[in-house]
Amino acid sequence: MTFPRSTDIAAYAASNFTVYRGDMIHTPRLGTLEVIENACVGVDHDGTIRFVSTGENYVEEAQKFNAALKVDTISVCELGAKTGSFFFPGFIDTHIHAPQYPNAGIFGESTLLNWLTTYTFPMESSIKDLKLANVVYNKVLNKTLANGTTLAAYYATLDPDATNLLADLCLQKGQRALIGRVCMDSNSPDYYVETLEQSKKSTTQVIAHVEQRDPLGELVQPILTPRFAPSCSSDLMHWLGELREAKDMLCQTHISENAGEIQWVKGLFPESDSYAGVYDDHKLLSDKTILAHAIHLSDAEKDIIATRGCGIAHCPISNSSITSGEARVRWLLNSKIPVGLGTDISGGYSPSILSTARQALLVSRHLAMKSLQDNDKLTVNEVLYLATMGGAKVCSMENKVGSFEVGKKWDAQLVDLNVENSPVDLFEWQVPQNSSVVGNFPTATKFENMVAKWLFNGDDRNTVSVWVNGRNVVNKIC
Ligand SMILES: Nc1nc2[nH]cnc2c(=O)[nH]1
Ligand SMILES: [Zn+2]
Repeated sequence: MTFPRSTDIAAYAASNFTVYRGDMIHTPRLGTLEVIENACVGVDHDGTIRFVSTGENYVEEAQKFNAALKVDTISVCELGAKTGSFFFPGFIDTHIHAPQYPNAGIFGESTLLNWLTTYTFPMESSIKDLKLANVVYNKVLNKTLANGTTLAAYYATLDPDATNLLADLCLQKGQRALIGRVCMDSNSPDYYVETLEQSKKSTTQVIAHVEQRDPLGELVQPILTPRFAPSCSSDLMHWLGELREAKDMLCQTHISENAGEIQWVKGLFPESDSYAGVYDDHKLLSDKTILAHAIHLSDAEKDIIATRGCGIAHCPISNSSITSGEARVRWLLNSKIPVGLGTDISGGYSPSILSTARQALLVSRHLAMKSLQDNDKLTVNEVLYLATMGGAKVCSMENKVGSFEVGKKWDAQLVDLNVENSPVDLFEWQVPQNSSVVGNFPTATKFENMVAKWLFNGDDRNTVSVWVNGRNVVNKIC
């Protein structure tokens, strides 16, 4: 197996057409695990999927798309007879704080508000040192890519230069990303706060930098990032709301994570009806807004969020770690609110969306044990949907990534459960690709079982190769 491997986008674009051959597994709809056995997926020079077929005649298929393509310019990435291997869409992390990565696992007994002042603000403020920013951001990008994260919605820090560096590193390493410079001009420590004027200036500076580096937003895009209502003045949120509306920009913030936080917001913004109302009153809610946590929402808040079309970043590891609560994912989904998964490093300790999906499933079962509603339980297929297509919707990229469909980008991971030192033991009768083995499960069930084993026991060792926009960005095979 050989993969085109290059370190810059321009060089990759010079290569021709690639056909990926093997079993493709994805979750195009909530609850549906679709398996395309022995598929051929044709990906053109700019990373766009041009065909998904099950036939042998991939040369003809490729030439339908471009008659001038010569057979010897088509590279083929073939899994062949390899068992326990399959292509899966890249994971989408809808909420991650890149500068908090050194603190992953360090939260002690804290809950949100004292966690922020004890661990988080000191760590984030130290990232204005660009040397440190470079070390930390390199590590977090390498780690998330190695775990199969092909798109991440990042919170950076207040510092515009360090935030620009994060954007540059994403471009260099090839991770698709939303880059958020954190805005906070109120109720923050003296060593980590900005004035309204500084906030406007730095926000403008980062947007200009990101748009200059990637004018079409092919890989990186800026995202407005008021940290959360308590750390933003009404003037700042009004300015951001106007900018969001004028430029139709993406926006991300936190909502309704912790009881103390909710009380604080009530006291700070008595003229608004609710926490969601504060954001709505400042024009921050739209179908391009990502709200993290959304644990303790009222019915009325949920309805505003649904009406505005916002997406929710569900962060089960963080919510368990800093004991924030259990988000009612089924309740949100029932109102047609898009839901994706977030690691929320370092409220959450794990950079892996596979682990986050596993914990989303377990948290939903805890909820079901309390509510006595079996329907609150999320299935394996559902949490994998949240990890891919759900996340794509939350990031407003459902037409670009999240599943294997013609016209979307090849953002994918190659999973191998039989890799050396695999944390997953796939027994002979469990291999879906073996036709003549003992055990009487139908093939479709075998694929589902194999994917369940990956969800519960797999880790980054099983993600052996990763592509973003058709470019091979991680390759652990050779
Ligand atoms: N989990 C989490 N919640 C927040 N609320 C405000 N800032 C943060 C943060 O950095 N992490
Ligand atoms: Zn967060």
